[in-house]
Amino acid sequence: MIRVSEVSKTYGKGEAATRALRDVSLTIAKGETVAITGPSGCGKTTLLHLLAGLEEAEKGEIWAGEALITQLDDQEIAKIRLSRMGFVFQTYHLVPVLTAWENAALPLIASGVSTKEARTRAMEALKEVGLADKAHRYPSQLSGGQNQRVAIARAIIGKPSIIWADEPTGALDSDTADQIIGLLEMLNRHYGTTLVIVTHDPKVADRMSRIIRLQNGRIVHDGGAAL
Ligand SMILES: Nc1ncnc2c1ncn2[C@@H]1O[C@H](COP(=O)(O)OP(=O)(O)OP(=O)(O)O)[C@@H](O)[C@H]1O
Repeated sequence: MIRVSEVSKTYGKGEAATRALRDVSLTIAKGETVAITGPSGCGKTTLLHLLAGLEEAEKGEIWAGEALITQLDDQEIAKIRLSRMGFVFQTYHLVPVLTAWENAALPLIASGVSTKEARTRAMEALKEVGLADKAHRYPSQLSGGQNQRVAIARAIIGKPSIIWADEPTGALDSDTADQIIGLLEMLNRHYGTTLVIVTHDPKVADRMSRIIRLQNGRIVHDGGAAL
């Protein structure tokens, strides 16, 4: 469960200050599928980054399970991210000089797991996303949808309880986007993985069980149906 209480975030100071989030409060239960949506610049990515402990809140509290992440240091937050969270980004964020399985294995290597075990588990994760036969290819040898599958394999390799995805279909055509969302939905159904997806795409948002709409850094809608 993620709990957010009256969180605010301002970038810059004085005249140049941008209030990206204003007193945002919400709770995300285990196993929920949530879309964060709203116009450009409304604070979607900022909210995702704060929830995942990638950026510091200026004010308010964020709990990830029993951990009050707004009080933890970077190292403690990094541990929580590695053990409980997976990340998927619009532009994949794969390492170009590593193969698909090596990219998928990175979070385990970072957690100190042996290369042998990391490789076995990376192969399993690639199988799960339908890419077992491409394990030895480099990102430049894969399509956008295939690279996003590698990124999802990397996200699920630590068996996270939550996946944060920032515009995961933003660089994909609509059929491929459909398949990638289908894959994330499958992970939610099979493993109960919570999904939190930032998206501009109403078709993606409508597939989530809950839609949170932001405007000017505030929540203006939180419920089951799109506005
Ligand atoms: N590092 C930063 N420094 C200064 N301002 C920032 C920074 N990051 C975001 N902002 C500002 O904070 C506001 C919210 O940005 P954010 O990226 O969260 O919006 P968004 O809803 O994700 O936008 P988009 O849909 O265009 O990606 C915007 O006005 C943005 O310009």
